This record gives sequence, C-alpha cells and structure tokens, in this order.
Amino acid sequence: MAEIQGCARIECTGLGKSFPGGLRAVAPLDVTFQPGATTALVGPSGCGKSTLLRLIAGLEDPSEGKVLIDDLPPSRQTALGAISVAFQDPSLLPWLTVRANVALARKLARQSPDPTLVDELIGLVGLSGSEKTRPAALSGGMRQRAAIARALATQPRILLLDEPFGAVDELTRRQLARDLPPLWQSRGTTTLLVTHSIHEAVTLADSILVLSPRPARIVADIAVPLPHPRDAHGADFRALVTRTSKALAQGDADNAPMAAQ
Ligand SMILES: Nc1ncnc2c1ncn2[C@@H]1O[C@H](COP(=O)(O)OP(=O)(O)OP(=O)(O)O)[C@@H](O)[C@H]1O
Repeated sequence: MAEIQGCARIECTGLGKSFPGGLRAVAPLDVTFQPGATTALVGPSGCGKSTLLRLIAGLEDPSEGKVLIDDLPPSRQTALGAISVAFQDPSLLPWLTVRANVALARKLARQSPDPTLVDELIGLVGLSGSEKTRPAALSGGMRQRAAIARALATQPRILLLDEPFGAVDELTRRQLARDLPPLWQSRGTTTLLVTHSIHEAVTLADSILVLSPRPARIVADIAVPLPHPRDAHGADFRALVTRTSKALAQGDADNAPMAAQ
C-alpha cells in the first residue's frame, strides 16, 4: 500500500518490556507501522500483544528501546489528542449516557463539540435509539460499540484497538467490518488492531503482524492487498487466512522447548 502523506508514522526501536519479577512480555522489537494503514497484531494468548499496544499508547514505559510517533514520544502525541484507544474492557463513565460518553472524548481532547459527528458515530456502531441510555442498561457488546464510537469521536490520527469486537454480535461485527475500513482510509488513520481472530485480521487489515509466544517477537509480516469490502469466501481471502494460520503455528513450534534442531 502506498504511504499516505501526513499520516502518523509509528516507529518502535529495540522496544522491549519486562515486568517486575523478570517476566519478559515483549522481546526487543524493531518495527515501523505503515502510516495511514491498518495493521492487525495476532499471536497466542499472553504473548504480549496488549503490552505492545500499551507501550505504543504511552500507558506503559518501555524497559528498553523506544516508541516514536512522528518523532515524538506517545505521551506528547496523547497530549496533542492524536491517539485514541478502545481496549477490551470498555471503561465508559456510568453516570453519563451513551451520547455524553462519546461527546466527552472530544471535550477531554479540547475539541469543539460536534453533535452531528457524535450521532453519526453512534449510528455507525448500531446504537441509534440508545443515545440516552446509561452504560449499566447496555449489554456487553453494546458497551463495546459505544467505546468504539468514543474512540472515533476525536477523529484521531492514531487508533489503537485491543480486541474491540470481542463481545460484539456477528451482525454488527460484519457491519463494522464493512464501514470502518473506508472511514479509516478516508481519514488516513494509522490503526493498530489486536485480535485473536485471523478472519477479522484478514477482513480489516492492510497487513498482519504475526507474533510469537511470549516474549512477543515478529514471526511474519503479511500484506493483505485485497480491496474493501472483502469477500471472505474468495480464494485470495482464504489463502491469506491459511498463510496467517500457518505463520502462527510456526511461531508456536519455533518457541516450543523441544523445537526441531
Ligand atoms: N502489569 C503487569 N504486571 C505483570 N505482568 C504483566 C502485566 N501486564 C501483563 N503482564 C504479563 O505479560 C504477559 C503478556 O500480557 P499481554 O496482556 O500483553 O498478552 P496478550 O498477548 O495481550 O494476551 P491476550 O491475548 O490473552 O489478551 C502475560 O504473561 C501477562 O501476565
């Protein structure tokens, strides 16, 4: 995919993370994420995907190496309102309605109110009619969808998504898979998506980074040069699913204690 001018470039150099007690979650990694593209991160459970995303979001400090986003550390980009995150556990404010939760994101980023955009995004994630509902009265999947709308409300340059569709029903998931890529493309959003679903990765991403078991290192970087919306039954789609799945299995085998000599 051609690099889009003006889009955010995320560069990780020798980036590693160990937690107290010596647990190493991320091996030193060198990776540059394509500006304006969507990259899916797939890997076995506990391999360090969320930790990598949190390092890029500036929510964790690296043990070694660094992250630079357009030559600035993540904390500076966050202060500029450039980064939005939607993580597994949608932390909506319980006393605010869906609409107020989504609108709050703009306020916190010191952006002007944009009720039209807020309602458009609520519609995009299939929550029209629930604008005035408070989180406690929403299902888990509805809360996740509200969190996705909130993440999009600031029109961020960088979008970090950690399993955002985990509790979202299949129909809405398909609708989001159809609607989100054109939105990201039109805005030139640099998007990182952590997912357990290879199918979701091939549906949404421009490239897929396959990570090894902990500590995360890159096993494969697979380009997904298919136009949107993607036909999951097409031969090219299925070939990419198989390729990603094989890379995942290979990463596992390479890490096994009795791996072939
Ligand atoms: N704050 C922390 N303190 C200590 N260990 C941690 C901390 N956060 C994560 N870990 C450990 O780091 C490893 C990687 O965790 P991480 O959440 O990044 O994995 P993951 O690939 O996102 O997993 P999953 O796919 O299951 O969500 C795990 O062994 C986890 O227990």
